[in-house]
Amino acid sequence: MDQRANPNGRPEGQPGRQGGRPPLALALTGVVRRYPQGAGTIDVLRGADFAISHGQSVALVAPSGSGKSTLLHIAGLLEHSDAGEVFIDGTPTARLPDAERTRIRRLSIGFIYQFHHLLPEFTALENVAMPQMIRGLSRKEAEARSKEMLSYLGLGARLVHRPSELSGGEQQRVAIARALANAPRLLLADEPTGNLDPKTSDHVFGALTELVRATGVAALIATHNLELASRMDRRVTLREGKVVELA
Ligand SMILES: Nc1ncnc2c1ncn2[C@@H]1O[C@H](COP(=O)(O)OP(=O)(O)OP(=O)(O)O)[C@@H](O)[C@H]1O
Repeated sequence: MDQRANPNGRPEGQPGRQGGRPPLALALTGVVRRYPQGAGTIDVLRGADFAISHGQSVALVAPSGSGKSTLLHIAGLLEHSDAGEVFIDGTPTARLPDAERTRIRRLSIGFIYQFHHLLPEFTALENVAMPQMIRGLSRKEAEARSKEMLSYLGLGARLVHRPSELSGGEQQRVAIARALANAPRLLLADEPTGNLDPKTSDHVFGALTELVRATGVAALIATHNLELASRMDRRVTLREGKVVELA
């Protein structure tokens, strides 16, 4: 069964749903985002339509300043759009109260940033366990799962190291484990290997794609690296504020 949504058009029927099939992991319809610029405004997103099915990985490859981070922040419910709708797992989110948007974000979405954003005073294990404990798991359960995930990523011998005691690539692998620790339905990554040297970047991206495949999480990953992008199921770019499918 081809689970791919019509990538450039709006999903048919109720947006975010595909007929009788399960809801899309992410669907954006007619998203507009406007920022103040000088005396006027700039429309970074101008009616962007975009969807990702469950289990699908998509690379976002677009020039600097074209709106990649803006798109990721809106898809991740970190920012509001000025118009349009964002469906997470079929649920329209634009008009939900902030507390409900936060709940959906915590339950369903994992983030990886260019700079890992780990908490410096906590160990690798604690950084990965914490979001799970916030979600209600006991420390014991959370640490057992975190240990498993970190070991899978080759960090079994680095569990009690703090971020400052880890290499850049190791820190980013901890960030990957943290983003996936709560088994999100959707993974959003903003240049996840952007600050790493080519060899480390290749290694970390390999670990990330392997985990994306193993967990079946839907993923949208912004990257400048075309070779890395070629490993994803689909590639999209931003053109004049709209999402356009690449070959
Ligand atoms: N909070 C803001 N206020 C005003 N302008 C903003 C704001 N956030 C982003 N912009 C502008 O929107 C445009 C898109 O920014 P965005 O960060 O989404 O681009 P990007 O494609 O992620 O770029 P890069 O690859 O350099 O990180 C830029 O022109 C930026 O200056």
